[in-house]
Amino acid sequence: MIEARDLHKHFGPIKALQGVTVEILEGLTLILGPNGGGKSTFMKVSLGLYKPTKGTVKLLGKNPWKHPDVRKGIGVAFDPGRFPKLTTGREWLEFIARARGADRSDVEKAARLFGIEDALDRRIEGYSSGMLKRLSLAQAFVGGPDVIFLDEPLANVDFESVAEIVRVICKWKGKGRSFVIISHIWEPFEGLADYGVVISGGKVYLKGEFREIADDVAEMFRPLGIKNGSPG
Ligand SMILES: Nc1ncnc2c1ncn2[C@@H]1O[C@H](COP(=O)(O)OP(=O)(O)OP(=O)(O)O)[C@@H](O)[C@H]1O
Repeated sequence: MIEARDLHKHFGPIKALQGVTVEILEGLTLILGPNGGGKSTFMKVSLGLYKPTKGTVKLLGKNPWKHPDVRKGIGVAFDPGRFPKLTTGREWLEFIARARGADRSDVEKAARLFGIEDALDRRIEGYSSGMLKRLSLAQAFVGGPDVIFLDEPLANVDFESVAEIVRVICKWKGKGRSFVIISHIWEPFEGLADYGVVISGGKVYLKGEFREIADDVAEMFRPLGIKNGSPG
């Protein structure tokens, strides 16, 4: 789905990506790593939102910068989600659905997936932060894209919502959809992830089948020297 070769992205003096080479296959890939490591930049370059400073990336076999049409089959939720606040949830989701060549009726379906169907006709400025997260997720799923990118889908949601969101992802994965998920909260995805990529300091630090790298990932997120609840 994504083939990145020696990908670099600089923002002035900031080297957000410094030679990322990775192939992301169909299935569910978790992208992990520390704050500021380059995960979101990798996602945005892969989508063709940013032009790489150096190197190449192919999304579904095409350069996404030169062939933006490739994005039609792709859903995206950014973090934090940004929306025109005076529009209603319905207007926003219809706008996304039309851009994706989907039907207006898909808007209700996507809203129901994340429990915001009753808020669709309200202005986004009145949404709580939890509802904004649900709206951004509905935006990624509207029209049933084949590949769904989610940046921090579990950030700022309550405990019950975590289970609810993971259930929706699990169901859609079961229907053959592929996911690229950036998440600090990776444990709920442990049983679902096929592959993992750790990006740190703008480089790929670790990659592979998730079950093979799961122990290393757990180790990375454990505070230094602490094991089984006590200092090692
Ligand atoms: N548009 C931009 N302009 C300038 N600097 C940017 C831009 N986007 C990202 N950066 C910088 O690039 C580096 C990588 O950021 P990025 O958001 O990709 O990291 P991340 O791994 O997704 O981190 P986080 O988990 O905090 O979102 C950071 O130093 C960030 O401040």
